[in-house]
Amino acid sequence: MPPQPPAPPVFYSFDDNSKLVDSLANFVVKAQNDAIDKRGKFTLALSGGSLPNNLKGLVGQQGVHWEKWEVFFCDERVVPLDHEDSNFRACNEAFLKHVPIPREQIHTIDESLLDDLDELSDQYEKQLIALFAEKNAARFPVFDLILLGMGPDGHTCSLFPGHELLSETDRWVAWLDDSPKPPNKRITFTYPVINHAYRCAFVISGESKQDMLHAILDEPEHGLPCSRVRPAAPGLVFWFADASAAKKTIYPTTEFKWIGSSAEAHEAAKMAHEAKKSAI
Ligand SMILES: O=C1O[C@H](COP(=O)(O)O)[C@@H](O)[C@H](O)[C@H]1O
Repeated sequence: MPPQPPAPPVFYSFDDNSKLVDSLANFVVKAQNDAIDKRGKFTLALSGGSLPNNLKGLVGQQGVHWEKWEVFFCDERVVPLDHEDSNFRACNEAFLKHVPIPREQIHTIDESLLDDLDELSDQYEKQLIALFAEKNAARFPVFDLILLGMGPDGHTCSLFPGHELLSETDRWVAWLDDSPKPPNKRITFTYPVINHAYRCAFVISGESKQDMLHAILDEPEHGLPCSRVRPAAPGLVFWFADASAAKKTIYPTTEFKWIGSSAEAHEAAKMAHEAKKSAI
C-alpha cells in the first residue's frame, strides 16, 4: 500500500481555560489507556512554557496507571533542574510532583554535562534509545503522546523560525546555543522524532496567541515551526485552544470527542468543514 498522507489537524476550542484543562486531562488518560492496551506502557513527552499549568487537571484523576508512564521532555533549557528556567522544574511544580510516577521513569537531562552541549544532547538521546530501541525496529522513537506549546513567533519545542535545526533529519535530540528566546542554550527533539509520534497535541491559551494560531492553522504554507508538525500516518495531530486564543482562527473546530484513528480524523475534519460552510 502506498504511504498515506498525514491526517488533517483536529482543532478543539473551549469556552474557557478550565474546560480546556478538564478536556486535556480526559484526552491524556484516554491516550494512556490506548497505549497501555496496545503496548503495555505510556510514553509521553512534555513541553515547558505555558503547557505545565494546563496539565493540572491530571492531578487527582482516577484510572491513571502512573507506574506505566515514561516521561521525557520535548526540549529542555541547559540549566540545573532546580533553576527557574528549567522545563522539568515547571512540569514538576505544576504536575509531576503531585502524582506517583516513579522518578526513574521521568527522564531528565544529566546535570553533570551542562558545560558540554554535545555530550548533554547525546546522553539524552541515549536515554531515548534505551527505552525505544529494544522492541522498536523503526529508525526513530514512536511516542504515544507528545504535548507541545506554541510560542508567539510560531516556535515549538526549541525549534525556532528560520533556524537550521528545522532541517535536521538524522539526530533525535539536537542542541542550540543561539535560541532567540532566553536562555540561549537548549536541547530539543527534532522533527523526525515529533513526526513519528502516534499523537501530538498542541495546547494554546490566551489572547497573545490569537494571531499566531490563525497563521499556523489557516496559512500552513508559510512553514512556521508549528505548521511542520504533521505526524506520518497513522499519527494524529490535535490542537487544544481556549476561546481567547482561537478567536481569529478560521480552520473549523470539532466538538471535543476521542478520535482514535486517521480515518476518524479525516471524517471529523470533513464534517467540521461542512458544518462551517453551511453556517455561512
Ligand atoms: O521556550 C519554550 O517555549 C515554548 C512555548 O512556550 P509558551 O510559554 O509560549 O507556551 C515551549 O513549548 C517550550 O517547551 C519552551 O522551552
